[in-house]
This record gives sequence, structure tokens and C-alpha cells, in this order.
Amino acid sequence: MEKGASFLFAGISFDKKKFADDFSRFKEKREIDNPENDISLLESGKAEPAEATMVSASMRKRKTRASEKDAVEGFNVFTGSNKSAQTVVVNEENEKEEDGPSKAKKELNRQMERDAVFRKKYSIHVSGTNVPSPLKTFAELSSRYGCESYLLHNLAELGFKEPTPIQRQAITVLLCDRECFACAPTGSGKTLAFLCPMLMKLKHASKEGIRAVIMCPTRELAVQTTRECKNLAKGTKFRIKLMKKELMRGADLSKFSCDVLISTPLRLRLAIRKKKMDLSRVEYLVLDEADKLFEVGSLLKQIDPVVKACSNPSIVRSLFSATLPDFVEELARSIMHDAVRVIIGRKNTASELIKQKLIFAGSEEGKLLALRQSFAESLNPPVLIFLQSKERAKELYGELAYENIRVGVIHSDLSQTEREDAIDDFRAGKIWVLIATDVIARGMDFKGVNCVINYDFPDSAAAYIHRIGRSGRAGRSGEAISFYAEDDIPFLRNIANVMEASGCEVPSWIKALPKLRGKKHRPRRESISTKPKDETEGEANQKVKLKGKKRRPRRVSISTKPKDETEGEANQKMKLRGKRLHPQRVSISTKPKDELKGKRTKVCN
Ligand SMILES: Nc1ncnc2c1ncn2[C@@H]1O[C@H](COP(=O)(O)OP(=O)(O)OP(=O)(O)O)[C@@H](O)[C@H]1O
Repeated sequence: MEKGASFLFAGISFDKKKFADDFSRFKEKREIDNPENDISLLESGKAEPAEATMVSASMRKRKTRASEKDAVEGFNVFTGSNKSAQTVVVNEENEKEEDGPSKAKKELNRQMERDAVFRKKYSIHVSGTNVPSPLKTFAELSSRYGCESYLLHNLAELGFKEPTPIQRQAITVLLCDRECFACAPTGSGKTLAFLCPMLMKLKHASKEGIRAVIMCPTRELAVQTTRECKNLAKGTKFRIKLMKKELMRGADLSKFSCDVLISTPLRLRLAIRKKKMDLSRVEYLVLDEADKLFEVGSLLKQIDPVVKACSNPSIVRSLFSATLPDFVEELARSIMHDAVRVIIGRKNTASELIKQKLIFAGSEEGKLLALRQSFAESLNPPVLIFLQSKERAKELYGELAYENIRVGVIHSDLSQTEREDAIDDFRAGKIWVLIATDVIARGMDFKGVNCVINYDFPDSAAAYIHRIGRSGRAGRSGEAISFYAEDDIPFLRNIANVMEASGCEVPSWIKALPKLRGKKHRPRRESISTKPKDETEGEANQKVKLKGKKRRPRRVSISTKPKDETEGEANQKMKLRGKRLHPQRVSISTKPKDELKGKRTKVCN
């Protein structure tokens, strides 16, 4: 792990003067703290004032912090829901030993048993102390947490009838002011799992600084999350802002305020450093695709100062991803306060709704042939094709652009507008096959992608899970095809493990391959292009410019005549339009011209 990682989430100091209001509230709440009441309120699942539920949870959190317990207290990681439930029961019994068995305690035990059964049904695994009961229905947002009617209305408008497993658990955890790191399969509704409690916690629009921050690893994902957040907040006055270039043009952002700010780490870091953006009032911080953000390298360096700048002591931080490697868990465990870990199904597995296939293509040439053949046999758009670099994406685009397929390309060399256009066109069905780099491999929600093709083998199991997860979303089925060549064989086993874990068959010879750990697989690959390099690049660039125009490619002339001659004829023809056709024809005669003239003269005479 990089050195900088140790600073993550650190540096939070409480400025009592600046936060005098918060401080006095904090004091008040501590005075009325009563853990037993908290738990029975939380776990009963009955209608109760939202305020009471949330306040009690936040009190518990603050009490834990104030008592200076170990920061990771309560992390019975991998112990599962039953055991954590037991832990709570034992703690409760110890605390109230002298009171003897009470009705409330019995009810609490029963509730915990019910929760355990419910969690098992939805493959929800939790670790941490006093984990709140999962949601049974969206209506409980109102009955248990007093959510505003606009939210239930918007959920219904969006067609969401019942919560997905991650929503059932993560929403209640966050509503109880508990920090949370969550791992759930791709396409399982993680976005709503953090947006919904965030809007509920913010309650109403306010102009007091920046109140919530969501960090996403790519601009595309930030745009999508902003749109989803606005959809969910329809009918409210919440100011939901995407951190755009235009916003950065402001000379000083120290007074900038909004309810929700969605950004990539780089923009936000620049805004803090160069434009004095103030994040000290942020109450809610989400790191979406957390493992990507924590990847050692540039992103980690960018999020560190952002996380430090979010210095509000009451902040609730959460991490979400479909893949949660051990190093991210360790980092989260060591830095978050009394966090709850929520895992849906098995960690780091692909969605079971995706039919996965491996195809041996031998060489680059073999891949192109296999792709063309599969399109010829059956093309079932929308299809996404992933390549390992923008150069290769351009090359494949150069090969497919003039075939009878509506194909598009997206990579980091395109402008923001061109990238957004490509995504919009793909969503609208104007593009059937979208060739892409990993820039859209994570988080992007394209409804109904039928097939994902890994033209280039993914560089890790996590990359594989995210790429293929663009299909098989929200309960729909999908297909994933991965081409592999000789070079990829040593890396097959990692992917095969993922396939097997999600119920796909894997040949035994692949399972017998030696394990490879921690290595990223990005081999130097031969060019895809069957054309000279300059030509391919030129065409790819030209195509991007032509987007939206009629497709009339420059074709090699059919004419066998020199160019000038052909053009001359064409111009002449244009002039003659509407005149009678009396073309000057080449003489039929095989005799010399003079001789012929003489003869004609003769006849006439
Ligand atoms: N409760 C629900 N009922 C039905 N559909 C839902 C529900 N919640 C979310 N969805 C839909 O499911 C799809 C996937 O959701 P989302 O993009 O949040 O997945 P995700 O888990 O974040 O995936 P990824 O790991 O790829 O980022 C979206 O189209 C979303 O509108």
C-alpha cells in the first residue's frame, strides 16, 4: 500500500468554535443517551418517530467515539449476522444483568432472530455491532424513518417496487448514522442504496455550505449519478451539482454551497487546492467504486486530500463497490468508526444473471475473425466490446466502421461532449455496438446490454467483474464472451474462478493452471488493424467528426479514366441538363479523317 494511504480519513479535528451549534447538540444528546432504548427502537420495526430513531443511532456512534474505544470496535468481520446478533444480546444482558429478563429484551431477541432469517433469505451478510434491521418494503422508509412523501412517490415513478438486497440493508445502516462499506453485485442497485438515505438525512434544501459529496472514479459515472440523484429528488429544492469545468472557472469557491456535490477526485482536489472550496460542513461522503478510488496510484493521491477536507466530526462516510479487495477492507476497517460491513452474496463475484463464455482465438487475426463470425451468425444489440487501450479501440473501430453495423467508439482521447454523445447514442439505440476502453467498465448503467465482449482479456478479476457487469443488470439476463490468445492463458485461472463462483462451467485444465496473484495483465498485443497505421487513425478521427451526418464514405473511383478526364465529362453533363441529347461521338470509321472528308464532299457534290 502506498504511504499516502495512511492519511486517508485522518486529520479530522473538531473546531469547537466553528461548530459551536453542533457541539452543544452533541453534548445534549450524550446526556440523554440510553443504549437499550436505542436498540429497541431500532430493531422493533414498528412505526416510530424518525427523529428518535436517527438521533438514537447517532448518539450510539458518538458515544463509541467519545469513549475512545478502538476505532474498529465491533468489527467481527466474517462472523455473519447470527453471531453479531448474539454479540449484541450478550452485551445487553451484561449491561442489564440485575434487571432480570424483561419483555423488551425478549422482543429484541425475537427481532434479531427474524432479522437473521430475513437476511439469510436475501443473502445479506453483515458484520459490526448493533446492525439495524433490514428494510422489508420501501414503505418502511416512511413508517420507521419518517421519510418525506416525495421520495416514495419518486421511487414509485421510477418503477422501483421493492428494495434490492443491498438497499434493504445499506439504507437502514446509513439512516442510523453508521459508517458503512458495502459490496454487492454489479447492477444490484447500489446507487439508490446510498442516494436514498443521503437525501433523507439532508431532509431539506439548505444554503449552508456543501452538505454531501459523492466521489466517482470517472466523469461518465459522475454524470450518471447526478442524473439519478436529480430523478430521485424530483419535486424538492435540493441543489444537486456536478463538478464541471465551468464551475472551476469561478475565481474563489470558498462560499460555494450546494446540497449534493458529485465529482471525480481530481476536480474536487483542484477545487480545494486552487479555489479554496470548503468541505468542512460535509455531513455525508460516498466513495463509489471505492476499490478503484483506493487503487494505488493517482486516484488514491487525489482522494486523500478530499477526504481530509471533509473534516466535520459528525460525517457519515460510506464505501460502495461490486469488488472489495482485502486491502480496501483493511484500510476501511482501520479508519472508519464503528462501521458496518454489508456483503450481498459472495464477495467479489459476478452477477449470476450473466452467461459467461471463454473463446480461444489464438491470435489477433483470430480475434477479428471470431468477432466478425459471431456478428454474422447473430448480432443481438446492444453489444459492448472492451479493449485494453484507446489505440486498440481506435484500431478495432477502424476495422468495423464500414461494415453494415452501427458502431461507435469511446475512449479518453475524445472530448467530453464526444464521449457523452457516444453514451447517449448507445442508450438511444443509434449505436448498436459500442467499442470501449475501461473508461466505461465501472458503474455505467446501460439498460438491456445483451452482450459484453472482452476482445482483449481483462487485466484482473475485478476488471472482468465490472466489465461483464454492464450486462445482466436489474434482474435482466446477459451474456459475456471473453476472447483469449496464447499470451492470456496464464491469466485464465483468475477469470475462471469468477466464472465458477457464479455458476458457470469451466474446463478442468483451466482450473489446474497455477494461481497468479496480484499481477495485472496488460500484454503488448499485435495491432488489430489490417490497414497501415496512418490510414486507420485518420479514418477513426474522421468518423468521430462525421457523427450525425449521412454516411457517404469516400470510395475508390470506379472509373478507369484519368481523374481530370472524368471530372470534365461530369461537368459537361451538368451543363447539358435539359438539352437534347446530341453528343459528339467518336467516329465509327476506321479510315483517316481527311480521306473521309473527301468522300463526303464527293457524295454531296
Ligand atoms: N429497487 C429497485 N428495483 C428495480 N430496479 C432498481 C432498483 N434499484 C435500482 N434499480 C435499477 O437497477 C439498475 C442498476 O442499478 P445501479 O446502477 O445502482 O447498480 P450498481 O449496483 O451500482 O451497479 P455497478 O456495480 O455496475 O455500479 C439501474 O437501472 C437502476 O435504475
